[in-house]
This record gives sequence, C-alpha cells and structure tokens, in this order.
Amino acid sequence: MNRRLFIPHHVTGFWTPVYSESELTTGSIGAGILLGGALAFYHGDYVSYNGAMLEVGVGARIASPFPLGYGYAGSAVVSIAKAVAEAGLGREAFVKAHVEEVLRGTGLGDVLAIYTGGCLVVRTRPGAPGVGEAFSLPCPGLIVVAVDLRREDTSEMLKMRRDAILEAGSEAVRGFMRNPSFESFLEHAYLFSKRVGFLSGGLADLRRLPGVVGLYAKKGVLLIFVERDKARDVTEAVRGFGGVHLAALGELRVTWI
Ligand SMILES: Nc1ncnc2c1ncn2[C@@H]1O[C@H](COP(=O)(O)OP(=O)(O)O)[C@@H](O)[C@H]1O
Ligand SMILES: CC(C)(COP(=O)(O)O)[C@@H](O)C(=O)O
Repeated sequence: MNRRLFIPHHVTGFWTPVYSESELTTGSIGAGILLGGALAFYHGDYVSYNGAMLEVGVGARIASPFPLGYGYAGSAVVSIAKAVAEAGLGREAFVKAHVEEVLRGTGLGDVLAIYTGGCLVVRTRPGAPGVGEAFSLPCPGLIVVAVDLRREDTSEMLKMRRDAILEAGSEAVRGFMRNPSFESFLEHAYLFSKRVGFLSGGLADLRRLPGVVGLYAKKGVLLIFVERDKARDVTEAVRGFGGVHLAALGELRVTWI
C-alpha cells in the first residue's frame, strides 16, 4: 500500500463511561475536540508510533505531533491504523478498533468520535460506530495551544478517578445538552477538569492570559483555546509545563492522502 492514512486525534472535554456486557455497547457519552493529526504509512511487519515499536504484525508506521499515553487518544489512532490495514477504510474497521480499545482498557469514546469526524464531536449514545451515536458541531477560528503535561495510563485513570468522573461527567453532559454550543462545551469541559482534578498547580489561572477564550485538561493533556494573534504569547507562557503544539481548529476526518 503506497497511500498514507490521515487520522485526527481526539481530546475529550468531559465524559461519562458506560459499561455493558458487550464491547459493542460499551463506550462513553460526552464531547471532545478533534485535533490533528497522525499519518499512518503502511509497510514492513510491525506497528510503531513515532519510532517506538508497539507490536509485530500489521506493517504500520504512525507519525504524529502528539505523544502516546498522554490523552490525545493515541491508542485509538493506533487501533484505527491497524484495523484499516486489515479491513479497509469503512465502518467495519472502526468497529474493530473500538472493540480493541475497550478490550485493552485504553479508550471508550475516542473511536466513535474520530469515525464521526468534524470539529467538536458530541457523543449521545455509547458504543461502537453503528451502535453508538454522535454528531459534530462547528468550531470558531481559534488556535489550540496543546501542552503535554504527563503520561498517565487510561485504565488506571478511569479506576482512580471513577467516582469523580461519574459525578462530574453526568452533570457536564446534562448541562451541555441543554444548550449544545462551542461556548457551553468550553465552560463544561473546564468545570469537569477542575472537579476531576486534572487542572492542578495553577493551570486554571492560565484562563486569565490575554486572548484565552477557554481551557481544559484531560489526563495528561492541557488544551488552551486562543485568539489567533495571541497564540505565540500563550505558547511562550506555557513552555515550562511541557511540550507545546499549536493547531488551528477545523473540520477533520480520517482520509487517504
Ligand atoms: N492499539 C494498540 N496497539 C498496541 N499498543 C497499544 C495500543 N493502544 C495502546 N497501546 C499501548 O498503550 C499505551 C498508551 O495507551 P493510552 O494511555 O490509552 O494512550 P492515549 O492516551 O494516547 O490514548 C501505549 O504505551 C502503548 O504501549
Ligand atoms: C477518556 C477516554 C475514556 C480515554 O481517552 P485516552 O486516555 O485518550 O485513551 C476516552 O476514550 C473517552 O471515552 O472520552
């Protein structure tokens, strides 16, 4: 295969996990932003992510600006890249990827969001593509300043912060669904990150920087939404917290390029 597959990343702002007896109906409801993305090159006989070998089997080299394990849904990107090599670019591949995510304990709603495409993706019914339901809302022309705060294991995070996620997640979903808009997403994502404990050590104060429209943190990722002309200043202000990436908000979906 000579073509490369473009796969956007996804950073949930808030979510409520929903577990059931089947992987197909297990997932999460909530909302998140697509960012990106990664490129999968199909050759060789192993899967790698930014040069690190993950497993022998499908030949897929994944190159991404974002690190694996921080909360950019890197694990969903890997599962999608592998499943498309086996099943082609269609719903079946995304169903396979969702099932792998649930079985590995590395994700719940990321594959459904990436399959849906768009900018702000809202998951209203949990599960694999075709079972779960989601829709996308447009985003304003802002820049996202993304910061790699720390690596954290997804299954560990879901276990350790379980009660807070359930409580803050259902409140955020209820509040957001009363008025689903980009602004209301930013407000509920901020409150969710504070309540779950993702926004510690002065991170919340970054909201006061000039040009900042909103921010939230998820696992080990901080996303700051900034007016275009202030993006450089905000980037300089957050350098001390970790690796920094800039991305323009826009419509994204999985495509061959
Ligand atoms: N689909 C996959 N195939 C192989 N290994 C994977 C896959 N998904 C995740 N991993 C492993 O799990 C770890 C990261 O998973 P996770 O914490 O969920 O990442 P992220 O937050 O980027 O989605 C990686 O270190 C990698 O070794
Ligand atoms: C938050 C999470 C359960 C995991 O996301 P990640 O750590 O990026 O794999 C996600 O899949 C979701 O349902 O919103």
